[in-house]
Amino acid sequence: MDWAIECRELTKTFQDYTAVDKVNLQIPQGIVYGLLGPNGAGKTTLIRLLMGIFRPTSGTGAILGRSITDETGAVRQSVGYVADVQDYYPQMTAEELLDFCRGLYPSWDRDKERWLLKQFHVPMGKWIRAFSKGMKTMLALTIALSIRPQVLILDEPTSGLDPVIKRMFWQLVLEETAAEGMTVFLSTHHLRELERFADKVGVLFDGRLLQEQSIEQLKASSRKLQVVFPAGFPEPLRRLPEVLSVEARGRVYTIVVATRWEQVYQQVQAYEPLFVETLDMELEEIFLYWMSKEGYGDAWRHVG
Ligand SMILES: Nc1ncnc2c1ncn2[C@@H]1O[C@H](COP(=O)(O)OP(=O)(O)OP(=O)(O)O)[C@@H](O)[C@H]1O
Repeated sequence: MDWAIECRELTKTFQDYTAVDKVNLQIPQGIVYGLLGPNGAGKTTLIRLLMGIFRPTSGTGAILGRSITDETGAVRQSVGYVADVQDYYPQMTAEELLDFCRGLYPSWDRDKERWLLKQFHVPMGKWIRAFSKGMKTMLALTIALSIRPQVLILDEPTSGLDPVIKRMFWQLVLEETAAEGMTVFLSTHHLRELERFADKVGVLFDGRLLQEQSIEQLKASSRKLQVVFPAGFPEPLRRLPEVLSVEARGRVYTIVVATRWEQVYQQVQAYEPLFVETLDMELEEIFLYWMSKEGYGDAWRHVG
């Protein structure tokens, strides 16, 4: 079976700036994969490479076994795409745009289109330039799903959607994933959403894929340990590769462990602590710690 999305050493350089740096990805079919990363990390650039909008400087990529550089037409026929900015023909109405799209895609499903339009209340006769951001996203999603895609690529799809539509959006996407075996690849800053809906996450930082883990794995392997040691903090613990950070509040040390927390726990026990407690971490917290480890802001200090 082909990977839904596969990249090997995929790289994009703008003049002397490398926005996507030797990214390797192998995403199986039928999962929801969330791409995280701070502003400017290269998420949109990676998505544009996959969609054949940008040409890679080096490396290769394929969607369902089709090359993103040599078979761009075939890729676009089978991939639903919702871009970060919907710059559709502003002088068209939704009706005119959909009419145009029906002719472009042989796999277009008219019943699905009608059903989606009804769900989203897309105003058919209105100029697209008069659409709100959320309306444009809904129209884009209608188009993306009406082609009955095997892979759906979404660039920050839910920013600008109200909570009701956001919930409807996810319900729809997850139903399609379950019923049609569709694969979803999305970039987002909404970590709570990913935590609920994604199977796997990848973290892009400075164009590089830093981390890749299933949500389940991530939650099972990361913990915060709150410890009181009989003497001061044992410095060797701070240097363990699993330890993301150590904070002190009085005699209580909080050790943030990104992976294999049990191993750190065992090492902590060796110092015969007076007290030790383990706390679960949310994806948002884990992400902020990862970023702080990379020297990106000190946002994690503000986590409540
Ligand atoms: N066409 C371009 N020409 C030059 N530089 C570009 C171009 N497109 C993107 N970049 C640069 O590549 C880097 C990655 O940008 P990109 O839009 O991919 O980030 P992102 O992770 O999607 O960010 P955000 O979360 O803010 O949307 C940025 O430094 C950006 O300025």
